[in-house]
Amino acid sequence: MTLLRVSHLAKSFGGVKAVDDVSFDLNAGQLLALIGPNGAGKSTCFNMLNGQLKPSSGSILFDGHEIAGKRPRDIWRLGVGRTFQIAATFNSMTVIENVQMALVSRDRQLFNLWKPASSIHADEAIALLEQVGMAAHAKRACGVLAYGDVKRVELAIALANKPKLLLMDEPTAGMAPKERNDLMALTKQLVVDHKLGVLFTEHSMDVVFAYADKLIVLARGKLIGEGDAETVRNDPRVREVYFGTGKSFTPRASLAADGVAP
Ligand SMILES: Nc1ncnc2c1ncn2[C@@H]1O[C@H](COP(=O)(O)OP(=O)(O)OP(=O)(O)O)[C@@H](O)[C@H]1O
Repeated sequence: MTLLRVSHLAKSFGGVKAVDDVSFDLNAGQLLALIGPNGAGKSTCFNMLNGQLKPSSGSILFDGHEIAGKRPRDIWRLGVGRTFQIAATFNSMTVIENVQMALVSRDRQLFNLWKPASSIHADEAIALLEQVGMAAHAKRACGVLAYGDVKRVELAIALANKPKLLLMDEPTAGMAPKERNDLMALTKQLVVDHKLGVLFTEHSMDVVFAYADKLIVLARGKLIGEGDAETVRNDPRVREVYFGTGKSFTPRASLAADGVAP
């Protein structure tokens, strides 16, 4: 089922066409990678999808709603969640409090006089933490967690709103290879379990080729390649764009063999 249909999307900054007539589809239950060299238009495209930027033209149809130009909060309410490059959790709060706060925000509750704050949505928060393998850490402060675990908590926070589509901006930035693979394996599991659509930007080709169901490739604002890892890897236009950028198109042998880099 098509969850997201982007048609002829464009954004110019003065004379610069940051995104130029880009069209693609994303299905429910699909992990779609948005890649391209520096300045290709990935962030601009991503920010139009989450409402931070207004497109110059084009359409973004999400789950039957036209969301191009809508405000971030309205897009979020329709079921588009996001995670950030830098994890957006509160260090001084515990893991479960961070998730409870997301649940309170979803329900637009400010406070409830008759309930102690610690019990609000506690069961639902634990259930979300179980999904991301963090229930055992519920009472720990986010500030003391390993970075990979913080990113898991961030995923639980994003899931609190029951998104149909999750936008992940360089989810594995700053992570060691093992953490990177664990996070992407978890993301893939969530995609399958919840029939979630995920669109992620990523610089690590290892991650992209190992986990994405489909890739779209931007260069100078234009979509120049689309398809599964094999198709994109062998696309002459894509190879040309990446030639000389130092990015490898062959996953490291150890990664390909067992999904875990040395
Ligand atoms: N706010 C802005 N004002 C002017 N130009 C911009 C703005 N944002 C992006 N651009 C330009 O648009 C083009 C695409 O930038 P964008 O950040 O979307 O690329 P990117 O693929 O995300 O790059 P990177 O991988 O380096 O983050 C670049 O030429 C950039 O300089």
